[in-house]
Amino acid sequence: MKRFVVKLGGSLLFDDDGLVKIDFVKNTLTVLREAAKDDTKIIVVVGGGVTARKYIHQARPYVENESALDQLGILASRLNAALLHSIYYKTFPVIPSSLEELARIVASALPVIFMGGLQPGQSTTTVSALAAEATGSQLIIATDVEGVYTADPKRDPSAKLLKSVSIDSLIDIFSKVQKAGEYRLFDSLTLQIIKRAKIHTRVLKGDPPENIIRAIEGEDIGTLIEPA
Ligand SMILES: Nc1ncnc2c1ncn2[C@@H]1O[C@H](COP(=O)(O)OP(=O)(O)O)[C@@H](O)[C@H]1O
Ligand SMILES: O=c1ccn([C@@H]2O[C@H](COP(=O)(O)OP(=O)(O)O)[C@@H](O)[C@H]2O)c(=O)[nH]1
Repeated sequence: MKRFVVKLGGSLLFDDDGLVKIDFVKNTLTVLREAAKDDTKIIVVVGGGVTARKYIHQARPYVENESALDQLGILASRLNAALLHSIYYKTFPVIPSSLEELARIVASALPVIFMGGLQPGQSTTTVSALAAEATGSQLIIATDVEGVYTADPKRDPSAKLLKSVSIDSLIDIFSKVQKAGEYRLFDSLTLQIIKRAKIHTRVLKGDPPENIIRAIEGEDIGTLIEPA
C-alpha cells in the first residue's frame, strides 16, 4: 500500500471573487480518483484559502486572541475539505479533526480521505506534514507557484526556482513567527516535522492537477525537499 498526503493550498481553490473554482475542484478530484487506484491511498489536506483569510481579517479588530482567530481558519479549511469530500463521494462528509480520527479513517476502505486544520498555532501545511508522519506517507505540497524559490517569486522577480533544497536551509528561511491567516508556504513546525520524520516531500504547482499524479508516479517535478 503506497500512501501520499497531498496538501491542496487554499490559493488553488478560490477565484479573485472568493468563489470556489468548481471546475478546478472537479478536475482535481478526477485526478485523485485516478491516482488512488490499486494499492494507493491518498490523504488530501485542504487549506483555508480566501474564506479563512476573510473571516480572520474581519474578526481581528474584535478578537484579540490569535488562537480564536486560528480556530476560524481551521473551521474554514474543514468546510473546504467537506465540500471536496461531498463532491467526490456524493455522501455525508467525514472530516477528521485529529490524527487519531485520521488513523481510524485510514484503516477504512476509503481510497481518498479529506481533512482540514487540526489545532491553533500552525498551518494546514503543518497538518499535512503531521499526517504524513503519522501514516508513513510521502508528502506533496500543491500550491500556486512551481515550487520553492530562492525568494518569494511574487515579490522578487529575480527569484530562481530550486529543483531541490535541503530541509536545513528551508528552516533558516522560514523560521520567523507567523500570525493567524499568514503561514506563507511553510510554517516552522512543518519543517521540523519533515526533518525529524525524514518525510519525502515535493512542492509543486497544483494547477494543472495532473502535476499531482506526475509526482505520485515519481516524476522529478517542482522542488524536492531533501531531509538532511
Ligand atoms: N521561497 C518561496 N518560494 C515559493 N513561494 C514562496 C516563497 N516565499 C513565499 N512564497 C509565497 O508562498 C505562497 C504560497 O503559500 P500560501 O499563499 O500559503 O499558499 P497555499 O494557499 O498554497 O498554502 C506563494 O504564492 C508565494 O507567493
Ligand atoms: O491546523 C491548523 C490549520 C490551519 N489553521 C489556521 O487556519 C488558517 C488557514 O489555513 P492555511 O493558512 O494553512 O490555508 P492556506 O494557506 O492553504 O489557504 C491558517 O492561517 C491558521 O490561522 C490553524 O490554526 N491550525
